[in-house]
Amino acid sequence: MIVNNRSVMKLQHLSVGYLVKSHPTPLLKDINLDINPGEVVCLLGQNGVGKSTLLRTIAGLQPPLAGEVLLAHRPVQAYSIQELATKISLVLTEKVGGGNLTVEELVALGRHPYTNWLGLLSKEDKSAVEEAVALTKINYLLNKKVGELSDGQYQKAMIARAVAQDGDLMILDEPTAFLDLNNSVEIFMLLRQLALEKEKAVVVSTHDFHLAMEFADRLWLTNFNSPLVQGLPEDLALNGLLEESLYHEGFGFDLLNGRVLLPTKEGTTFSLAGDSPAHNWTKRALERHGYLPGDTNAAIKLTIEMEGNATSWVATNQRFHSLESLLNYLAGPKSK
Ligand SMILES: Nc1ncnc2c1ncn2[C@@H]1O[C@H](COP(=O)(O)OP(=O)(O)OP(=O)(O)O)[C@@H](O)[C@H]1O
Repeated sequence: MIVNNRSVMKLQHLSVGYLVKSHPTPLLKDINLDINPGEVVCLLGQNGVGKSTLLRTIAGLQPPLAGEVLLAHRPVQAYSIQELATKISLVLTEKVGGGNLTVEELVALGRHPYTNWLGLLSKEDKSAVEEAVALTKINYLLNKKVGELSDGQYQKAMIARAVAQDGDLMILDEPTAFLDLNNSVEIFMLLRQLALEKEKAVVVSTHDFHLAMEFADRLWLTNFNSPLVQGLPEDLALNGLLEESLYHEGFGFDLLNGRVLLPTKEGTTFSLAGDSPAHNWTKRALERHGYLPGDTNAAIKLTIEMEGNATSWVATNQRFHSLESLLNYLAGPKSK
């Protein structure tokens, strides 16, 4: 057996869930794993599978139904709130109060576990706040009231507070739920930076499969009535567990190209000649309209041509200058 002495946290035979009418009702059962410094873990799974419940349990906010959450060899429940706050930085989805605080004051709250009884910030505290603000790029928000922030801005301010808190373990529940693509990528880049440069262990739940594949060192895959599966994203792709966990009734998933695969059906076939960057876009548009890729005997024979930046499609001796005009032609005159 390999003993992992590096881990920040150990989950041992952990079951998480709720007492429903006094009966333990587990959502995820018998989880055994280590959370390592310097790693970003992405927790994936369908709505309601128990991701938030798992994160809340490992953060010590609710008791395990069975098994143990060990933080530096001690059950997380044995820590005082103050002590825990210096070790675990938590960003949850729900809005907590503090609408009248400025963003700067909110971020400074991250230093609360370290300040004296007067709550005064030391030089070190102030520089931790400044660093958190710089890393999350929210300088322009500092004087705004928390209650006046957009959902995305609020999310970034809460992440800044967690960065200022400086726990060894950062737990974030869907931190990019309200963020646009730019901000989502920035947050994931920041999480990687915190893991790599500051040796933080980062556990983040997300529904963004592509960002998880891009940024996670490790995935935790959850499914209803199944054991949690964990591993490197590439290992899970190669051993088929990723595809298995992503399978949904009625459609599949093309992992390499990151596309949803609709069920195949009978339909008119097409072939594509001409090697151009437009090849994939053409295939997508045709498939979405119910045409199927075929061989050289296909009913519709298309050639893609490029002149400079201009793409055109040739079918049955007619030339089309957009996919829209090609698809309209293939559809034929619409009956009313
Ligand atoms: N306090 C509670 N008591 C009983 N059941 C609860 C409680 N809180 C949540 N649940 C139930 O536990 C299940 C899992 O909820 P959880 O929020 O952990 O899921 P999730 O995987 O994070 O979902 P999502 O992706 O939608 O955020 C849900 O069916 C939910 O209704």
